[in-house]
Amino acid sequence: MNIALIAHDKKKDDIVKLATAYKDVLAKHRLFATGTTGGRIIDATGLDIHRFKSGPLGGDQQIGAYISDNKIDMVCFIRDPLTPQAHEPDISALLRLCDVYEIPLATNMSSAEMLLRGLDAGFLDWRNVAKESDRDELNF
Ligand SMILES: O=C(CO)COP(=O)(O)O
Repeated sequence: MNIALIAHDKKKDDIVKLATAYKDVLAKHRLFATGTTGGRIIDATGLDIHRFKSGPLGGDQQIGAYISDNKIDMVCFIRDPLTPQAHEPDISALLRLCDVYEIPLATNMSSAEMLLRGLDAGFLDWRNVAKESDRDELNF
């Protein structure tokens, strides 16, 4: 599965803790992240992560584009609900695309933990079917 990891600045320590605790689960998948979040997780865990631009510089939009291309299977976006973000429209667009494409989305630590456990238990395997039928339709 392709997993996107994102966290706002005040939640970076949290996502590093999450990635450290679930390193063995995450290591079985292809990982993507916004720039600063990805750097922090790589430094702490050594996981292999494709880093997009930083969120405020377009990283959320890049992940949104991947979602619309059916290239992301799950998003853990640990949001800071108490700090205004300059790029709020980009954040809303990303969350909206998760709903448009039925992509599992966690926006806080406890739901992220549940999604990661579900991922490891195979609850997301239906995404392979979704991707296969998409491939058939597009004649890949
Ligand atoms: O701003 C973000 C998400 O909206 C995260 O971006 P960074 O990981 O680059 O800090």
